[in-house]
Amino acid sequence: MVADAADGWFARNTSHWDDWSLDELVAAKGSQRVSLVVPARNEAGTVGDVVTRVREALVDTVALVDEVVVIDSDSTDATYDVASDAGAVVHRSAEVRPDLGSRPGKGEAMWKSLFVTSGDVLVFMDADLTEWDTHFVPGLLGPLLTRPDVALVKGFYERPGAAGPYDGGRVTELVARPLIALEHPELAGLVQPLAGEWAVRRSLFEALSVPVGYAVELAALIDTAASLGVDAIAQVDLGRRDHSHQALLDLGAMATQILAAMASRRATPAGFETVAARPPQPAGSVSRGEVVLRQYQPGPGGITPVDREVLTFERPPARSVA
Ligand SMILES: O=c1ccn([C@@H]2O[C@H](COP(=O)(O)OP(=O)(O)O[C@H]3O[C@H](CO)[C@@H](O)[C@H](O)[C@H]3O)[C@@H](O)[C@H]2O)c(=O)[nH]1
Ligand SMILES: O=C(O)[C@H](O)COP(=O)(O)O
Repeated sequence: MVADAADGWFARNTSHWDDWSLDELVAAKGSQRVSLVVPARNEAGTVGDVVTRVREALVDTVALVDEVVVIDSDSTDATYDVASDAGAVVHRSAEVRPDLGSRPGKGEAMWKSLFVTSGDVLVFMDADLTEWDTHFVPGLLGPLLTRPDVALVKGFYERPGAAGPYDGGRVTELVARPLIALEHPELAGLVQPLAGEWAVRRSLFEALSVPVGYAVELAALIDTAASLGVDAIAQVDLGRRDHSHQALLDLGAMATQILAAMASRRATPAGFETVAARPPQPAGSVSRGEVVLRQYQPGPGGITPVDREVLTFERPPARSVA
């Protein structure tokens, strides 16, 4: 039954990036504006390439992307200057709407982007890409610009170096996919639910509660399916993609954030009304907005506990913020 539903969704909503020509997409775009948003924390080595290549291919040569915006997420390296020199509009996450305060995290950077971009459609792309191409952006725009019923588009790709070409990463396979199997089988047709390359209509993203950390992707999928139905989500095969990989213990923090966002949604099922009503700090054991993740490392006196504060705080829907 679940398999049939996932197969049906997959057949209806899966495309390949070259299913549309650039000319078709520019025509379908019409008067809508498109913003590319790149959240970046300490990505001075790669963010320049991402910005330069997208700008040359999709801003200067064809008018598909109207602005390339990098949200510098508390970087301590030269990310701001490199992105700026490459031609992006760069904002420091902490300096966007300072009246709203600042939290560390990728989701925070993406939420803050809503206050400094003008796109009717936002395309998100990671800044740490090492193998990728500019067709990622038109690929993600294809379903959004040609299907009014679609509000969110996820990328998926072949991952060189992974055990199997379509394996997700470690958190995808060990946390996200099992959670989907247990609690959100309606999302089982997504090949890479945690992909950082995705596109969304502003009207949807500004109506969603946004976890400040790495749970932003899974939360957006769950809340979109709950609010608009799973057929408002589509996915696109983007070809090959590689990126820099985090250490296992850092991924423990990512997994904790994802599990916390799921727990919060279990307590308050999503839907536009309930999403809007959900307090920024969810009820239950994660209500403090952060949890302590104890991990162990070798130390001078033997095995040493290391406590890591993991932020599970969520931002309310941006449209509810004055
Ligand atoms: O506090 C942060 C942390 C990361 N990033 C940026 O977010 C992007 C992705 O971060 P990364 O640490 O490379 O994530 P991954 O380990 O690759 O995690 C995968 O899975 C995550 C959970 O769904 C997604 O958010 C990521 O986009 C996806 O690539 C990069 O541009 C980072 O610079 C920020 O802007 N702020
Ligand atoms: O997407 C994921 O599951 C995490 O980002 C980890 O990916 P990796 O195992 O490829 O580093």
